[in-house]
Amino acid sequence: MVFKPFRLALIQLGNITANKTDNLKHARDMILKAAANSKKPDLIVLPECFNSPYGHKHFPVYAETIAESESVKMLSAAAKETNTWLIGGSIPERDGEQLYNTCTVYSPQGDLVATHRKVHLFDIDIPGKITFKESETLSPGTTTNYFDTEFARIGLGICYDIRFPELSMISARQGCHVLIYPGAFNLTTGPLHWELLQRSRAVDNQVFFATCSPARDLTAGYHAWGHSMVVDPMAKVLVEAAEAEEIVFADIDPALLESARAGIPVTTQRRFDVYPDVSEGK
Ligand SMILES: NC(=O)CCC(=O)C(=O)O
Repeated sequence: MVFKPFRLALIQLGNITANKTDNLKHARDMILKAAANSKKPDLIVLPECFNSPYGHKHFPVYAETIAESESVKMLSAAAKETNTWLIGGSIPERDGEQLYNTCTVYSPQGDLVATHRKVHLFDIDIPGKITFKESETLSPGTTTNYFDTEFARIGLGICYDIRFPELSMISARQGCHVLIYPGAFNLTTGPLHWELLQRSRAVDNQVFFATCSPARDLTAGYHAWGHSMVVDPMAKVLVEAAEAEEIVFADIDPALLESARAGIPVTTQRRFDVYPDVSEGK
């Protein structure tokens, strides 16, 4: 499987309002801005729920079917116009009676090449801090997903999916070199777990791990942590955004994955005679 050096751009998008048209226009402007940067990224990433306010009551209002989605049309056109791979964060998706939190991925030709429906819904209740229940309106995805580019195999997840090591492990065993999760942690769990989980998933699997968050907006109903990040296979943070809107770039160097795996060969030392391989049959 091909793994060549490439450059990643994470758009920590701000100004996500109640107006979808404005959100799409702003996201498009930022994609064009990232692509026009002298760093010339090969792959651009948007955050979780980039076209709508984040909250279970908003999902039914903003949900779109993929076939008719104005968000999908915009993302496809932007990928084609910039001739760049694009991970379109996530959008509330409608499929019949069901709603999903769905990530869509586009080739530089503008083709929709992959989707990932958030498998683990964000249902938490930390008294006095945060209660959130995606399952009040969303259904969970039922598949693991990755896509191939000319430079790497890339595994997908969305935010809360990161807390379930099995998903990352399966992607890594399927040969993914880089795992990319659009996400929107919050001000309670973000400081404790956002970086920890990314570095854990990276070092567990000796892969690159990247997340892309919305910018923090304290006037919004949900306060995102920000801190979009790229971590290398030794769990070193290569780049980290602050809280405001920002585009950060990272060079993904396959030599770092190779040296991590050569020096600490856990990928060949697993004991499937003692415990099961979670990727079996996937
Ligand atoms: N959007 C999400 O899934 C948020 C996940 C989160 O904040 C967490 O602590 O987990």
